[in-house]
Amino acid sequence: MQLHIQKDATAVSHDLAEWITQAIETTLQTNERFTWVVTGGNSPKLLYELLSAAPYKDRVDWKKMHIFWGDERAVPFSDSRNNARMTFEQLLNRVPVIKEQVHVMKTDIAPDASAANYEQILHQYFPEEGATFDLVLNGMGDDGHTLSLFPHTAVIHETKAWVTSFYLAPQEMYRITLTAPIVNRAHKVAFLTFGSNKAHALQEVLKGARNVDQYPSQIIQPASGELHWFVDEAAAAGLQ
Ligand SMILES: O=C1O[C@H](COP(=O)(O)O)[C@@H](O)[C@H](O)[C@H]1O
Repeated sequence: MQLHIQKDATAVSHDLAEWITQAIETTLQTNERFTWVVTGGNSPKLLYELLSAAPYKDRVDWKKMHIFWGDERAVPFSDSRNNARMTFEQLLNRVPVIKEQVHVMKTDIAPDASAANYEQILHQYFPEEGATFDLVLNGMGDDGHTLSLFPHTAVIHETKAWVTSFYLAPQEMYRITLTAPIVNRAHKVAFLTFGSNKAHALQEVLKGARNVDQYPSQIIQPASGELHWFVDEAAAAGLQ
């Protein structure tokens, strides 16, 4: 695991924008496409804005980019809580990405049908044993959740399905999410986390005893890929 600590959220976002751009440039020197799982929430907003403008925008060959989501709130695209909507607003509407290569988790059909549809898309993309995403970008909530793997939910322990849906009672909302079996196959996984409210969970995830039910981010451990955490000093306060 590689830990990248920067002064504040702005510095972290710049650091990660450069790192992602370099990862894309390097991969596209030898590969025809770059498959990227983006994350929702508030944390990536500045990162996406940075990537949507010079110099990063012009360094990325957007026509070779294939975009996926790690999780979705089953609310309409018009709802401000919709993860895909935020990503379009902050990034995808501003770059020359190819529409057919952008794969939202549908929220205009039943959540279980949406998960099945996404699973099918992923198996079409990655038919070969072991093939998977070039990069999965994750956030982490102050409760230690990542993707829609919330504390004490059964989905944390999913071993077969790559995508699943479930009702998240405290939020009175269905969630659709990638699971550990597919995310842990990625070539690179990067977490983006900042702020003092994340310090406790970050300390437990990285330094605490294994307790994936309480801190689901612990379950994300790429089998042979790289794991990176991009954090600010406030979030990293408990790591020294
Ligand atoms: O619910 C979610 O939360 C996490 C973390 O969000 P943040 O606002 O604390 O950055 C996010 O990664 C996930 O995509 C989202 O659905």
